[in-house]
Amino acid sequence: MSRQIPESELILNADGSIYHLYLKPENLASLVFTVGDPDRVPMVSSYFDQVDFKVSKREFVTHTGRLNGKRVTVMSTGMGTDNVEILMTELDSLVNVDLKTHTVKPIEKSLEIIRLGTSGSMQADLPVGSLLASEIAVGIDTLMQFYPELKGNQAWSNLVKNTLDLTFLPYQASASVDLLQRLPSEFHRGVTLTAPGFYAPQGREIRLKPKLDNMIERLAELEIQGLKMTNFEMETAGYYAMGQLLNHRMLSLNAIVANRPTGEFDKEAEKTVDRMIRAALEVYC
Ligand SMILES: O=P(O)(O)O[C@H]1O[C@H](CO)[C@@H](O)[C@H]1O
Ligand SMILES: O=c1cc[nH]c(=O)[nH]1
Repeated sequence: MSRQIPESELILNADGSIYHLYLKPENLASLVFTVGDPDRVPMVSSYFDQVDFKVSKREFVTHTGRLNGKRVTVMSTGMGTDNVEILMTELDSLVNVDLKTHTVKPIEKSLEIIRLGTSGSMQADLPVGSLLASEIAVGIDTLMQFYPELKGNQAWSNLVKNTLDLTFLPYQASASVDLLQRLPSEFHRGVTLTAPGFYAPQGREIRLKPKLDNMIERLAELEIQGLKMTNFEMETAGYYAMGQLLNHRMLSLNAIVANRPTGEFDKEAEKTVDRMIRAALEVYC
């Protein structure tokens, strides 16, 4: 008999739904698209043939329906890997924990989880309006200091630690090869830096000067086995790391809306995001 998880750890609402997401197992499809912005959820589900279920709690807005006969969920997470940790743990609990007995189910189920997010390019020749799949992601937040060590190559983590002179080791994890391979050539592939903030942690200066000088230039010239670091955002490494530990298949797609070396912001960012959404639905649904 597996461990009985205390009510204060696996928390359920009065209607039996899981604490933050407000979902019951039957409300979730095994193909899940995630977005940061709650307003992006109806943009995605407007392409579904039907929407059967909607719920919203804090930044977590969920729509589940069908497209081309396939059941599909889209949900928002808000920003940052702290929200991703909640999302991934609660999604995993919905499929791999018996919510009545509070015990882990004997047969593990794997979800397909695909992020549809915005991102800033570190490379002058990766222009705004581009679409990019994160092949590898490196997290410079501290989430993974609290989970079991990630197996596999950590060469990027070590390189980023030394380049930025960080006092802790970042973490590195990868996309599902199967999900990545299905993408059309329109999608660039890249190495994504997941930052614990939008401004100084991505080298931006408004009134406060970032502690790290020339962060973008230093990161943009890094290269391992012919791959360069390509873009900044705030969730992907958290998704890939939690997905690796919990055995879910993960992919993060990025609409490049800012080019940091050239200082440009995409004047048609919404159209770029819409192009990414339509491309992803066509490939995975
Ligand atoms: O557009 P989303 O999916 O929110 O993703 C990116 O945009 C937000 C910052 O503006 C961060 O969440 C970052 O990861
Ligand atoms: O530059 C950017 C653009 C979108 N999201 C980010 O996190 N950074």
